[in-house]
Amino acid sequence: MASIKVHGSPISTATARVLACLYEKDLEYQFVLLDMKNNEHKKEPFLSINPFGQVPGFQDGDLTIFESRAITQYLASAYASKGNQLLSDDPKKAAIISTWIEVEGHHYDPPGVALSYEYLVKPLFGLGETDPAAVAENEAKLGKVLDIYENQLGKSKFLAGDTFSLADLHHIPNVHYLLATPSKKLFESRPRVNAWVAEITARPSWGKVLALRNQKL
Ligand SMILES: N[C@@H](CCC(=O)N[C@@H](CS)C(=O)NCC(=O)O)C(=O)O
Repeated sequence: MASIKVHGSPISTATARVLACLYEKDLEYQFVLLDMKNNEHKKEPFLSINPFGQVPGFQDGDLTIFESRAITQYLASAYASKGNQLLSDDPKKAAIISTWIEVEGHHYDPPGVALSYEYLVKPLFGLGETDPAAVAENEAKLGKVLDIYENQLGKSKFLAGDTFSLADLHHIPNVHYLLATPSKKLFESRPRVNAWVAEITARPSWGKVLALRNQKL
């Protein structure tokens, strides 16, 4: 039995981020599906894994952690010799990867999540109409971030160098969801961003996450 356990839902972008990393690292794991519609993530025993009541939760033997980006960084360093390398041993290359990991978390993710909330989460959970003002505000914010990505991708093939890293991987779930919304124009109108999106969403690891999601839904 695999010692790694992921607790969550494959429709959750944060859970999907961890699953994509596990497939990149070619690691066996057990998936513990939480019934989020019935608020299983807000109750024990899940609250003992993540007291904030958000998925994913993660266990590896005696280690229990949460926060998807902390989990991927643990997997990439603890299992450095397995699967694809997603971090670097070189301190300068590692610092560049950390920089773009932070960029994703602090600059890309807030407007990216707000747009997927407006276009996808609201209709799915009956939370009201898409708000055009919120869409316009967050598209403007995301557009400014993607202008910086367009420039960066003129210097290197991926965000943090010429090889795929965690900095790229962290974007995949949200990018995938936004491609199904009118906000996809933000990616498509920037040629280098568009090519990068095509490349990262075509990773076999992401195909496996989508297959799992289809199987669990
Ligand atoms: N920063 C956290 C975010 C986790 C998060 O927002 N999870 C969402 C699903 S993608 C969730 O559990 N939402 C339900 C809730 O907040 O009650 C991470 O990256 O793990």
